[in-house]
Amino acid sequence: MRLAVIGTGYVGLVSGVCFSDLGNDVVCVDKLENKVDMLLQGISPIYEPGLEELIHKNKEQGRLNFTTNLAEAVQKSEIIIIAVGTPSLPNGQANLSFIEDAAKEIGQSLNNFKIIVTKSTVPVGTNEKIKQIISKYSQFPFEIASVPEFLREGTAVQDTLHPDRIIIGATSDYAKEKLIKLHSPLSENILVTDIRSAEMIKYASNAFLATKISFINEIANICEKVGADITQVASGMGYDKRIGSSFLKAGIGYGGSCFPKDTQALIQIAGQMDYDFKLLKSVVEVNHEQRFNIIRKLEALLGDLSERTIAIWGLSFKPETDDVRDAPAFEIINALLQRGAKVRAYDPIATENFKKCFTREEVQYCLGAQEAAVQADALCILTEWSEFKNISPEMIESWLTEPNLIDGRNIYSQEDLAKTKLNYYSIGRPNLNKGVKEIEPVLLL
Ligand SMILES: NC(=O)c1ccc[n+]([C@@H]2O[C@H](COP(=O)([O-])OP(=O)(O)OC[C@H]3O[C@@H](n4cnc5c(N)ncnc54)[C@H](O)[C@@H]3O)[C@@H](O)[C@H]2O)c1
Ligand SMILES: O=c1ccn([C@@H]2O[C@H](COP(=O)(O)OP(=O)(O)O[C@H]3O[C@H](CO)[C@@H](O)[C@H](O)[C@H]3O)[C@@H](O)[C@H]2O)c(=O)[nH]1
Repeated sequence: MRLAVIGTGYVGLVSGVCFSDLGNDVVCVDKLENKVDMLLQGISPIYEPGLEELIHKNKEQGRLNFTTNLAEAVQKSEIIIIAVGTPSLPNGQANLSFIEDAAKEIGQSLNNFKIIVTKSTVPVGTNEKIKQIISKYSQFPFEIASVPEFLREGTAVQDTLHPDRIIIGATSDYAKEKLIKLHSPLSENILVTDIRSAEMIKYASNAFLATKISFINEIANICEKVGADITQVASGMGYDKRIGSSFLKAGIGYGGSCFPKDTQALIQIAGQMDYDFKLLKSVVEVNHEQRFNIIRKLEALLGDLSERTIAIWGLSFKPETDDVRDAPAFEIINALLQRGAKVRAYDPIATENFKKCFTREEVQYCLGAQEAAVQADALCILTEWSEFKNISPEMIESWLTEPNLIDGRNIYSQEDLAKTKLNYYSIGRPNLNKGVKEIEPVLLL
């Protein structure tokens, strides 16, 4: 099939590349010339394991192309996939301006019948809006469909090629058949729904996963108070098939380009219908508070943080990505600077993106994990990069001025710490300290 994908962010680029790998002719469109230029040279503008190799392979085989010319891409294709961003507005609602612009441009470009698929995460009813906009600018017939995307950053290629399920929200039999055919090499679990339900499945799925994370983080906070160990508790819960073991990792809360914005957007969608989504509001509040556990633990160990040197390992919101959108590191580092601490930060690949977005200049960015940790008064781990897991606690102890390790992602075990004198505070597990006073885990800043 001939596909045009509008937007070369994570979703547009990864799905475009994977569809071409399945034998389709794909042209990916972006309005940013520098992105398209990079892609034409075979360079991926995002760090995503396995992606650049697939770009090279499919470009060489002539099935994958990149352009800024949306009209030409649309006219040569049978299926148009919209994958532009839907970031948050200040009130939490989804900003649909990129979607509306893309729909207008598609409408102005149509030259014959097309299926227009929305992969972006959009509020219920948006596909109908897209239909109205396109109809305003075009006399040609077309069908709309909602095929939400569920990939995760860091495993995006694998997730796209082997998804748990495909949701196809469509009305006409023709669109359903065509989209089932396009997606059938990817999964046997293809669920065809109406368009509004497809739009809601995406928000409900993200909200549910965010709820699991906030739930386990609250259990972790209680574990700290009662002397239980969250890793054992989560493991024991996860064996129950009704609960499942995934998304029960306690830590400093979720970040990223999706959970924070999609939970806020769903709260707004409900609110517009006069429904107060109390549970999800609490999920968001718990998530926000959770990151400040790092500060509370540091203050319990060091007292006043002013003039103290704090090393930070990890700036991206999760490992295997250079994406820093809504990463907990922003607020944690900001809170440290507000307290007069000196911050030395290191991330294996996300430092440049973090620097571009973080407005305060006092942070010293380091080129290696050791450089950040040497002669610091404490080290805080904010992202569970495997590079950090491979550094032994003995090594960390030898680098620090004072032996304080705050592990916001529970990457070390009690046994790993046995041979050290490190004061080790993790999340939801017993502290290993030398008689330092107990701390309150759940307090607002
Ligand atoms: N990032 C993820 O992991 C992920 C996963 C599932 C779903 N989603 C959803 O998919 C959508 C896209 O997310 P993303 O992270 O890939 O987006 P992104 O913001 O990283 O990228 C969007 C791209 O679209 C381009 N663009 C915008 N308007 C355009 C237009 N009219 N013509 C051509 N290009 C245009 C932008 O220049 C940008 O490069 C969002 O709705 C998001 O919620 C994202
Ligand atoms: O047990 C867990 C699992 C995740 N996280 C955190 O949750 C955030 C999101 O992680 P993850 O879901 O792995 O990454 P994303 O790439 O943001 O993917 C989510 O958001 C995407 C965009 O909508 C969806 O497509 C995916 O299905 C959904 O998992 C990260 O900060 C993680 O550190 C935890 O704290 N504990």
